[in-house]
Order: sequence, then structure tokens, then C-alpha cells
Amino acid sequence: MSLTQTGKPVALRGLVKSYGGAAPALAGIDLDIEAGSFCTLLGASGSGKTTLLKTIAGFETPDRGEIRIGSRDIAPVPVARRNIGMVFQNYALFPHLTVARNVAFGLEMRKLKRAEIARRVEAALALVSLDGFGGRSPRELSGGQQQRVALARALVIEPDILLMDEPLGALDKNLRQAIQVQLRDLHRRIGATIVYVTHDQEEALFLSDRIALMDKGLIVQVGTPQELYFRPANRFVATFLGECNLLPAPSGRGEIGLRPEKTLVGGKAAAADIRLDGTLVSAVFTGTGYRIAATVSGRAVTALVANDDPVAMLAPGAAIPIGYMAGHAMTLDD
Ligand SMILES: Nc1ncnc2c1ncn2[C@@H]1O[C@H](COP(=O)(O)OP(=O)(O)OP(=O)(O)O)[C@@H](O)[C@H]1O
Repeated sequence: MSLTQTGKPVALRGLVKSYGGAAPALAGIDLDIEAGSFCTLLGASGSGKTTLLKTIAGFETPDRGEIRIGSRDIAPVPVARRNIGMVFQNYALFPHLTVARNVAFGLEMRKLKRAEIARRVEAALALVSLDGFGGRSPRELSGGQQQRVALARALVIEPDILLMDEPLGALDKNLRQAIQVQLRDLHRRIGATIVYVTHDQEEALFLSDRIALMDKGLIVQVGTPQELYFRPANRFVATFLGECNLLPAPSGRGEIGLRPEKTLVGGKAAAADIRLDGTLVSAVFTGTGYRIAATVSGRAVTALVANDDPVAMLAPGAAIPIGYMAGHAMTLDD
């Protein structure tokens, strides 16, 4: 048996949630998540990501607004009947139960037949590459393996949507990257709708079909990773997602955003559409090249150059031309 399924779409309308503090945790959220897509809620600490996830799950009740999963309004539906899978940072496995019993938990609650439970548990463990681990205790597993058990436990109930709150937050960087690859692959195979919370922008870029960037209880911009990276709506998005140089617009009104990889320095700036006078601050070796820090009229500018670029050999304080092609300048609303 496989756990392949078609996830359901999620529609959030005008969600407001206040805990009684000065500013609401959710200040009016509108968001459409396509069936079977991987949507990430990205934002700094306190932006409202977890509150939004808990509201969808049913652990928090919104003050206002509507949540639809598929065609049904889930406001009146209790947590246990929402058919939502959940995975959190601290795996919350039952330490006294075997891996198989942990995974079986949701199915036992639903009173499925024993043979059916065994079959689905086996399929779920295979899905997360833990075949043969059913008889072990969670204590005998690594952090990454425990997180995969938590994932199998969430998937085994064939949820309409899968909510994940910083599931890789407790893992070290190498393991996190390995599990990101597995998770992306798994999502492609099973077709579940996933709503994923992280504050790690690289993780969001790597995993998501769409990213909803949150700030102060609002969604600032939603789009594909490429849309947010190349067409940020405003300065906040431009600087939150990836690095961004901010320079005065050639028109003299407002600023433009320029990615370091589109920032030309030294000889390469000679052919640029827009040329500026810069001063070298430092050139730091990164392995793949040098990271150039410079200033232009008192503003900090970062550029990336190849290992053999003569600019990297100059002394700090040297005058260096800086430039960019007009098409690479990102117009920012504010
Ligand atoms: N149970 C609660 N009682 C009171 N205030 C809360 C509660 N939970 C969250 N908040 C407040 O609501 C706001 C949003 O918190 P939330 O946990 O949703 O943010 P987050 O983006 O998930 O942050 P983090 O990345 O740190 O988990 C914060 O100002 C937080 O202090």
C-alpha cells in the first residue's frame, strides 16, 4: 500500500487573533494554499507563524475570520476531527512505546483493524526510510531518525493537510540539510498539502512551492521563492530574504535593491548601465571566490567576485568602480 494522496486546499480569510497584548498576534491573514503544495510561513521570532499554525490546527480559536480546508469551514470542527497531521520541533514521541506503536497511535485512536494498522505503519515507516525500525524504542534512535518517526506518525493517518512547526530546528546543520532533501522528495511523492513554519530563509527557499513572509501578524508578501527573491514587494522582503544592497534610485527618488551577485565591481563595472564611485572596505576569501565589502556615498555595499578578480587583491581604502545593469535593479515600494 502507498500513502499517496491528494491533499486538500486551505483558504484563510481575515484571521485575527489577539492574546490580549498591545498588538494582535494575527492582524488579518488572507492566504490561499493550493492542494498538494508546500507552503512555508517564514518570518522573524514573534511574527505570528506558530499562532497561525495553531489556529489552523484548532489549538487556538481566532477572534475573527474563516478557515476552510477543502470545501468545509472548520471553525466548528474539533481538533481531533480536522484530519490534520502535525510535526513539531520536539518530536513528542512516547518514550515507553516502540517506534511502530508510536506510528500506530493515531490509527488505534481511530479504531482501525489490527491488520490494516500493521500494513499502514509498515508503509509509513518505509516512506521515511525506516523500514525494520518498528521494534525499536525511540531512545535507540538518533535525533534525525526520531524526527522521521514523528513524520511517519503524522502521515500514517493520511491527513488532508500536514502542519510542521520548525521540525528540523533541533538538528545540526548537516542533518538538517539531509532531511530537507528527504522531505522535498517525500512531498513530491505523496502530494500532501504541507504548511511549514520556519525562520530559516534558506530552508524556506529550498523546500517551498510558495512562501508567505510574515511580519507583525500580517503576510507581507506571498509567492514562489523566485518571486520573493527577484521581485520583493518592499524593502522588508528584499532584506529579509537573502542579502540586498540598498542604493539611491538613479531617478533620485527612493531606493533600489541590488543583490550582491548582480553588483559589479572593478573592471566589470566599466560596462555597467549605472556606475558609481566606491571604496573598498575588505575582501574576504569564501572558497568559491571573494566577498567584497565596499561603501558608496556612505552606504555599505556587498559584491561577490571570482577568485582571480584583481579587485580582491586591492588594499582596503582603494577606490573601486561599482555598477549594475538597469534590469537588475529591484524597485522597492518603501
Ligand atoms: N499563549 C500566548 N499568550 C500570550 N501571547 C502569546 C502567546 N503565544 C504567542 N504570543 C505572542 O503572539 C505573538 C506571535 O507569537 P508566535 O509564537 O505566533 O510567533 P512566531 O512567529 O511563531 O515566533 P517564533 O519563531 O519565536 O516561534 C508574539 O508577540 C508572542 O509573544
